[in-house]
Amino acid sequence: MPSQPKPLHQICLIGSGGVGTIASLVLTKSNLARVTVVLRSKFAYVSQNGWEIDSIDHGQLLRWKPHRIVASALDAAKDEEGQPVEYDYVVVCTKQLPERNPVVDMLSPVVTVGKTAIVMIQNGIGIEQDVMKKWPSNAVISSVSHIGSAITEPNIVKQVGKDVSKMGPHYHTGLDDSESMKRAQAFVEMYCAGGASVCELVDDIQKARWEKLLWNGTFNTVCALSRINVGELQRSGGRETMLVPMMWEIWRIAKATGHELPESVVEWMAYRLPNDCDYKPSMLVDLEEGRPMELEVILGNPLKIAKEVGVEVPNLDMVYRLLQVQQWQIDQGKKSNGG
Ligand SMILES: NC(=O)C1=CN([C@@H]2O[C@H](COP(=O)(O)OP(=O)(O)OC[C@H]3O[C@@H](n4cnc5c(N)ncnc54)[C@H](OP(=O)(O)O)[C@@H]3O)[C@@H](O)[C@H]2O)C=CC1
Ligand SMILES: CC(C)(CO)C(=O)C(=O)O
Repeated sequence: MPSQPKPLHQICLIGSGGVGTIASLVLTKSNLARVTVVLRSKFAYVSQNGWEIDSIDHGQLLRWKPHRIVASALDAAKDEEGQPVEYDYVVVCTKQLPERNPVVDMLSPVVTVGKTAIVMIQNGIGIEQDVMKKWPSNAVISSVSHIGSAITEPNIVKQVGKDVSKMGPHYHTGLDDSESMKRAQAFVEMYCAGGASVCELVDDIQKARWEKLLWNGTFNTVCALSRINVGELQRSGGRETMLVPMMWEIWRIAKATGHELPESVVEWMAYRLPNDCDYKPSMLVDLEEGRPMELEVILGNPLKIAKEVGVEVPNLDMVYRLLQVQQWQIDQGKKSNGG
């Protein structure tokens, strides 16, 4: 008797922006999953027209859609016949804004206790804590992405940087480590099968988070504060006076929490991009567009950890406070415009 094909993994993805739309494409292309995507502002347009994707990994796609598009997580919780759906994986790729758009609130309708593994493809430190507290018996998979991808209106996705990521289980006491690893491994296999450039399964994902923070905690924040791009910051001398000292502060917090990064990584992070690089980090773009910045998970949480482990971080602290003021200004502008 021919063997039955394995059932597809049921996946719900929330946060179909630059990162999430490419993730939904990869998971769909794996042929191992049935992918439901929750779209908020773009539901009507993309349901009708699909996405226009220009991707360094996947080429040009016109009118592309995942298996199913829905307008809310509540809609995703039921299938087309109105029957409840239990997802194997819920993938979250929204910006990490715990104080404004908590991940646990947006995921609640689509997480089945003890079954759904929660995959977080987002920047920052400490992002898994709330999810772990809310669903102590569910697997949490944490992903650090180095893709470069963005959406422009109304439905254009431009992926300019290859989809290179590390993923791994975020171990916690509510679930056997071997089960957490098994779920992470199955997800990584699916992600690789879908044509991602590189997706590496790692055991210590927090180390990868700290390593990436060397970039996000410095280039993102100082470019945003100074309102200049990466190349300008490098040519200005600010790399030596601000970025490198801040990188060492992050390096020391990571070390104090048991994640010792090679010392050479600081030099590499600080000097890997050319001096004419006109890239604007996402925090600068968010500031310019008057959107909330991912400040709490990029600097706020690392600063709390620094305090707990007794590491002095005067430069990070000052940059954080200045950015808090910038965020306040954005929020005031929104209030006075009635937003
Ligand atoms: N872009 C990149 O190249 C990289 C980004 N990252 C990180 O990945 C994460 C995602 O970034 P990115 O893709 O750029 O972000 P985007 O702003 O492009 O996309 C976020 C998406 O989330 C959607 N969203 C927010 N809240 C909800 C909700 N409650 N329900 C449904 N959809 C929601 C937004 O939809 P709406 O249109 O409705 O607002 C938006 O489409 C961030 O943590 C970022 O720092 C990491 C590496 C590279
Ligand atoms: C540098 C990049 C695009 C990741 O590769 C990023 O994380 C950011 O700009 O916030």
